[in-house]
Amino acid sequence: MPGTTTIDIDAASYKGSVSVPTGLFIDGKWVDPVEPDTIDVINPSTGKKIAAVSLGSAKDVDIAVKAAQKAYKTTWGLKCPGSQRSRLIIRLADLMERDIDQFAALESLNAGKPFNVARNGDMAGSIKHIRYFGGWADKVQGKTIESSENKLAYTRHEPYGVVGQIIPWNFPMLMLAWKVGPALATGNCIILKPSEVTPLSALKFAELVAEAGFPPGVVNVVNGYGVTVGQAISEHMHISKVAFTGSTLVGRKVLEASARTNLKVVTLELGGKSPTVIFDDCNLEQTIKWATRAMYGNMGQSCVAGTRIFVQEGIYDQFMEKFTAMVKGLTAATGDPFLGTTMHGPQVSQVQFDRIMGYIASGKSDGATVHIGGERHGTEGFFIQPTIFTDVTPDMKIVKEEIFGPVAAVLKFKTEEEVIEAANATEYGLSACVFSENIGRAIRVAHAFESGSTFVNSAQLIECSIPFGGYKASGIGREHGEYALETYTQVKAVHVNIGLTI
Ligand SMILES: NC(=O)C1=CN([C@@H]2O[C@H](COP(=O)(O)OP(=O)(O)OC[C@H]3O[C@@H](n4cnc5c(N)ncnc54)[C@H](O)[C@@H]3O)[C@@H](O)[C@H]2O)C=CC1
Ligand code: BAL
Repeated sequence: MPGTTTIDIDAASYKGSVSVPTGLFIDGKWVDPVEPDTIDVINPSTGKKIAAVSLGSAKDVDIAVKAAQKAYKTTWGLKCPGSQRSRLIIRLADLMERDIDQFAALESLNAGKPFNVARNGDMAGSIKHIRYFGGWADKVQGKTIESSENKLAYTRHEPYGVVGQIIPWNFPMLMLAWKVGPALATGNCIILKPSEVTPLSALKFAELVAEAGFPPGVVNVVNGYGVTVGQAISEHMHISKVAFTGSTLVGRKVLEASARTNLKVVTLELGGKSPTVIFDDCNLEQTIKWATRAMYGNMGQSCVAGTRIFVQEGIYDQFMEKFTAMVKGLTAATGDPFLGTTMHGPQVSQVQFDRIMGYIASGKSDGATVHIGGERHGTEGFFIQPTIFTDVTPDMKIVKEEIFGPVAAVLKFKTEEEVIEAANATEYGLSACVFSENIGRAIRVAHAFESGSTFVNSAQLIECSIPFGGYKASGIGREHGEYALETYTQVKAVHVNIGLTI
């Protein structure tokens, strides 16, 4: 029998214990993996172990799929009215709200997020998302279609059945909510794999799924590595859809696995190298704040991070002076995520720390100038100084590749035409921001960006009702809003003969 681990936290922002189940959540029960194995969960602020939790394998995925299939046919899917699904989903959101501080504490401890950001950003957003999709559950409907007097034709938007969801470590609960909300609203059963780096909040969430009263098998959480559990989900013959958020490299593997097996529908939310374009006529005070948030939010571990900052020549010096001052402020507020004054925490893992420091080294050796930062912060944990590179050229790795850390590249430009071309000169197309008080120009540039989301005089204002997803190598499909419902349903056309004879 798997147990629970109790984590005691005595910190400035949170004092208390949080208990987290450590097993796999399958068919409404906590179980041990078929092949017993565990992984140590690490606190990125210290590099020390927080807890050990179960690691599943393909065999556990198989058992979970069978439980999900049974639930789909008997208690969920088309057997459960939308109004009942809605009631359960909204109850789940209420329970998350009740436990918001515990969840925020887990996100701070395991993912290194400043506690206030975890609570008022990640968790508030996750709860809102689940509640929003609870509201959709009884409003998913098809259409009647005019054909002829002899025929009644209509569509039904039916769930896929069993769906897989593979989520990353940068926003453990938010990415879970983005996927679980629409899947449940549309009547699908779920096999969810959290990131093996940050599984704690997903395990806590599973506890609330049971408490809310969801039938067994509707939500299953199988923690494990990508190459075992993730791959088993991607290849499974009885999983009809997979939603994935993570690297473009692994996104391709998920798509390939679908092509090799049952042609399951795949939606992908992948990497980015987003431009922030700042014109001479911007509101500089506001622009600096948005650009800083877009770049360094979540320690740069965000797929929409505005990592390529294009500044028009007339305002460049002024921008650099004020931007540098903001980044110095962030550096001074780097440290323990549980301190109320902390704005910048550690990177999530040793692997990510090493990857980012490798990019910083490549920027230096390619001849870019470290304007500020560029080093480790402190002596323990995985902290990196907020960093600005100048004197960069488009061919440098730090300008071309997703770094997923607090490393900005600032580039100077002259004309609108030139900057549009440079902003779009990337394989990615997730997000883009433009700052100008000339609204005609701002909208023209926003339309010219090859990007799934564009922001005018703002950044990263992602909302549960507004579609989110990528152009080009940043992904396939859309999450959020009514668009997300489409990716969790398949359309059946029903033709009813009301008078045609042959
Ligand atoms: N779009 C986004 O929000 C994210 C992008 N990334 C990007 O990916 C880079 C690498 O980070 P990683 O943690 O290595 O990302 P990753 O793509 O390996 O991990 C994301 C998820 O995919 C799973 N996974 C790994 N290999 C898999 C496979 N073969 N089949 C199925 N699932 C698999 C992981 O276990 C995790 O749950 C980051 O530096 C960043 O550039 C990472 C996390 C989130
Ligand atoms: N992956 C979606 C949210 C983000 O990384 O910013």
